[in-house]
Parts: sequence; structure tokens; C-alpha cells
Amino acid sequence: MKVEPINRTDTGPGNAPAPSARSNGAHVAVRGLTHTYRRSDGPVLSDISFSVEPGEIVALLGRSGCGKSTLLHMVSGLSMPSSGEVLMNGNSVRAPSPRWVMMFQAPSLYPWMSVAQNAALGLRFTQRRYEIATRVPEVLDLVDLGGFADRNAQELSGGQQQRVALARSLAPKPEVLLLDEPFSALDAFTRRNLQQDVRKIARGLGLTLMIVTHDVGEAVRMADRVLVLDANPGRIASDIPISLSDADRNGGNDAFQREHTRLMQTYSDIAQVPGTQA
Ligand SMILES: Nc1ncnc2c1ncn2[C@@H]1O[C@H](COP(=O)(O)OP(=O)(O)OP(=O)(O)O)[C@@H](O)[C@H]1O
Repeated sequence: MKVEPINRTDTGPGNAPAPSARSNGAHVAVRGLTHTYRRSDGPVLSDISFSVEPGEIVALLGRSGCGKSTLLHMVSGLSMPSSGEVLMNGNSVRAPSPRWVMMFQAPSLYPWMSVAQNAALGLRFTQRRYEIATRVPEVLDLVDLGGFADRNAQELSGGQQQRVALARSLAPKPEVLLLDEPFSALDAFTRRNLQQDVRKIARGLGLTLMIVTHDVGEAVRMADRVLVLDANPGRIASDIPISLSDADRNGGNDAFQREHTRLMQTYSDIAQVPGTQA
């Protein structure tokens, strides 16, 4: 897979991968997924089915506790559902893999290691350790940290640490990137930069991307499609395409506001959030 720098602008408008973007992403299918942690509590997720096309960016939007993280964990193979299945390119997911990697809210870096050593960790535990010397500089460039390779990880800001975590996730050349509220601990400005860059990187590489969020603005800025979940039990209540060019996503203009209001209205109706402001 060829790595493109983050200032590449070959992402197209609308909700389909840009024609010029070669897709290296996998097709994800979730089929009849139901999960119960404790029988006395009833199912957390009930009969969830959806597909994500190769190279597509999909947000899972729902209120706290509706089961978004549980669903993403099951897509990643970190845990198995009570029933139903997850398929990557038609093959059942039974365990985590460097082909579908998960990124969490906390960057979880080793503070005593350098940025480059942290970014190499994803590869170190695969059969492809030999790629570290070439691949790590590539992914650090990709996340705009090319000049930080030898810096100690604990010297970085929260946003830069999340960029290292992103580089670590991208190093094994995954086909699917799964993001569990990765920007929620960051300030609004840093969060927005990362949202734009992650979308640009994913589109440039043709990755399939799923992001869990309860932030309507984040869903509109990042996703081609938003799956809105309701709760008790968690189900897909609505499947909404976001038809915006990248310029409109980043500019906060009228087109962005229209999509934001439309999604916020649906989300409010489903999640019974008072008002229509994010
Ligand atoms: N390991 C577990 N054992 C028992 N119950 C759990 C476990 N993990 C999650 N739950 C319960 O499952 C429900 C869904 O949790 P989950 O974290 O998936 O929701 P979420 O939508 O991601 O929430 P948030 O946005 O707050 O992170 C919650 O009621 C939670 O208490």
C-alpha cells in the first residue's frame, strides 16, 4: 500500500469513496448481532445488521450506554457476540487482527519510549517486524509527526499523542480502522484538526473506517454515513447518508449546518435529546 501525505486532497464529495481513491479497505458485514452481558439486564444489543463498503467511513452515533463500544469491540474481534456474526470480506471475525485495528480514547503510549518506538509497537508483534525501519517514518509523516521521531512520548500534547497512536494503528497497513471516541478528551480545536486529518488519511489510503461518537458535529465532519442507535436494547434506528464535500465538512458553512440540523433532529427524536443544538 502506497502511503500518501496528509495534505493530499483526492477525496471526493458525497457519501461514496472518491473515484480516484484506491480502496485497500475491507467490506464489513454485521449480521443479526445480539449481545447480553448479564441475563438479568437483558440484551445490550439486539439483532443488529448492517454493511460497510470498502473505503467507506461510517459513524455509530448514540447516547451514552446504548452499546456503541460493545458493538465496535465485537467488530474488532476483542469480544464475541451472544449470537450473530461479523464478517470481514466474507470471513467470520473470531479474534483481533492487525488487519482490523482499534483505536481508543486514551492513546496508551509508553511514556519512556520515543515516538518512533511507540509507533513501531503495532508492527513489533506481527510477522512483519522487518518493516519497522521503513514503515515507521512513513506513518509518522502521514500523521504530521515526521520531525518528532526521537522525542519522548511524554513530551507531546494530547493531540500529538493521539497522532502517535494513529501512526501505530496504521503501521501494519490495516484494512479497517475502528475508532472508539478517540478525540473526546481533546480540546475543540485539536479535535477538529484530527477529525479532518483522519478522514483525509483514511480516504487517501482507501481504508474502511468506523467511528463511535456521541457528537453530532463529529459524525457530520467525518462520516459518509451515520448509523444512529437507540438504547435498551441497542438497535440501528436510522441509517443516514451525509452528502457533503470535504470543503463543506470543514468549513461549517450553510451546507454543513443543513446536514448538522438534519442529523441532530433525527438523533434527538431517536435518543430523546432535548433541543436541536449540538
Ligand atoms: N463488561 C461488561 N459487563 C457488563 N456490562 C457491561 C460491560 N461493558 C458494558 N456493559 C454495559 O453495556 C451497556 C453498553 O455499554 P457500552 O460501553 O457499549 O455503551 P456506549 O454506548 O459505548 O457508552 P459510552 O458512550 O458511555 O461509552 C452499558 O449499560 C454498560 O453498563
